[in-house]
Amino acid sequence: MRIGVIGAGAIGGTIAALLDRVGHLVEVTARGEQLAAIRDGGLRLDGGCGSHTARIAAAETLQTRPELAFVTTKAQDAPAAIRANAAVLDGITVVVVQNGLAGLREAEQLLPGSDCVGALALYAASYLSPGLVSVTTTANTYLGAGDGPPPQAAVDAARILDAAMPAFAIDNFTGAQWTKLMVNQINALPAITGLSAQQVLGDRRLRAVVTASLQEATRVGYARGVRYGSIQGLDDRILRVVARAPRWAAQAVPLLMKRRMGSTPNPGSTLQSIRRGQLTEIDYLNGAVVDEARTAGIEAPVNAAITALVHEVERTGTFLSPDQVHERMRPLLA
Ligand SMILES: NC(=O)C1=CN([C@@H]2O[C@H](COP(=O)(O)OP(=O)(O)OC[C@H]3O[C@@H](n4cnc5c(N)ncnc54)[C@H](OP(=O)(O)O)[C@@H]3O)[C@@H](O)[C@H]2O)C=CC1
Ligand SMILES: CC(C)(CO)C(=O)C(=O)O
Repeated sequence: MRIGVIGAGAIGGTIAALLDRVGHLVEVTARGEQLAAIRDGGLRLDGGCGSHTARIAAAETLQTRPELAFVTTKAQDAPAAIRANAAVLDGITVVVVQNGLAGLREAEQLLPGSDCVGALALYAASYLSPGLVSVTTTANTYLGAGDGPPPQAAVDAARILDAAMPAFAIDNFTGAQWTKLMVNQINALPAITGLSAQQVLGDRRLRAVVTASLQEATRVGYARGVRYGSIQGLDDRILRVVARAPRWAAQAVPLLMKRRMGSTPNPGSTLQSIRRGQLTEIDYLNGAVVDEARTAGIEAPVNAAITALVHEVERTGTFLSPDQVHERMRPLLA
């Protein structure tokens, strides 16, 4: 099958390499030194899904019309990337693999003639150097759209992806996006401190910050009438307990995430942007929680403070120590 992957970074590079490995004709888009490296030496994948070098076509935009496409840029880049490829995406199934709440909705608006499907990647991948991507934790991908059963396009795309990496079509995708937003409460602290997700979750005081932001975010979801979707051992029932539990008990969820991540350091996708001197997706993660809280007429001070700290590191390029984070966040955690 001809498959296009738009934005061959950590996630797009993983998907493209694994689909190439099972025999699909894959074409990717990339830019700068990543594009040059893929053209020169292929797209190299290592880590948890094994090693593979995919010698695949690469350009700044798709040069041929695929039968199925994945959009795998960061949230802030997706609208421009979709617009640049809109002509070849029209009329096909387009799978938007993106954290946050906005990706699928935006794609649907930009591509009214396509079958847009959302996807949530629970595995972790790192962009190590131009042309080289590594999977640091293996896990499932969940595909769907809306709050009912998955549309046929999601079922079909999941079947194709599942031949290369574990993928499932799920009910209540909208609720699952919210559950993933809770999982992504881990992203900010690595971006603020420069530590891996495992180091953050292993530090008692940083874990308290993650737990507080997670609890606040779950309550925002309930204030917005969300029914959390079931992914990766988290569901509406568990998150309802987390929302109300004392912090010492709610930290069981971040600790579970740490165990699931295994021992290969996972910087998370947000720290990877900081390391490359790029703007992060934080406005679509903790920032989205703040926006949703505002819509519900409540406040989300912990998520607002965390969003501001990530923007501060984006601006200054200087990480904060765990002590500094503790000092800055302490008034909000009391
Ligand atoms: N990494 C992870 O472990 C996980 C990430 N996610 C989510 O997946 C999505 C992708 O993240 P990730 O793979 O980490 O991000 P990356 O930054 O590693 O990859 C995105 C790639 O898209 C490229 N890109 C952006 N705009 C364009 C464009 N217009 N044309 C061509 N290429 C473009 C970027 O190039 P450039 O570098 O030049 O900007 C980059 O190579 C995000 O929403 C993220 O939150 C979800 C689960 C896990
Ligand atoms: C699942 C997780 C936390 C993997 O790192 C992720 O979604 C991210 O890094 O953005």
